[in-house]
Amino acid sequence: MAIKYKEVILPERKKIVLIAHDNKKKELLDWAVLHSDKLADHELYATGTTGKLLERETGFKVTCFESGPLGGDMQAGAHIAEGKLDLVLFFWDPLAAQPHDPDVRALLRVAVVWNVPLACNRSSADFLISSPYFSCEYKKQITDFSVYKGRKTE
Ligand SMILES: O=C(CO)COP(=O)(O)O
Repeated sequence: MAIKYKEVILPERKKIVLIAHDNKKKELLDWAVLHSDKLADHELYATGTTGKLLERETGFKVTCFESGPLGGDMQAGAHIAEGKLDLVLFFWDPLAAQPHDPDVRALLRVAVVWNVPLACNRSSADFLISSPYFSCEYKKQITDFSVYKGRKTE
């Protein structure tokens, strides 16, 4: 069966979530400070500790979810499923086991399901922030799940 798509508009002013594991926090904070002029045009969200540090370092108002291990990744994932986040910057640590690894994977997975722009390291974040779409409206295609939702289960 052919996959159908539908269009979703990402607005100029985007809802961006920033998340970093402990060993990656400095990298994300340095990046955010470097790009604060561009980030200032958007609405920022973060997991608890990342958000507190971001507010301190940049002076931006950040809407904070719970800390990641306490459910913050799941809150971010739920926001994505509800179409309430437009872009994810998640510097996860490939060299440290996380107690909440299932939550981390669920967040990364749901971002892919909804075709959300997702950067997991600094160079990808550089590519995203230097894209013209970062500060303009962007029409993204998402899979039209109406067929999936309408499937017969018996
Ligand atoms: O653990 C995290 C993401 O998986 C980040 O959580 P904090 O920002 O609360 O440290």
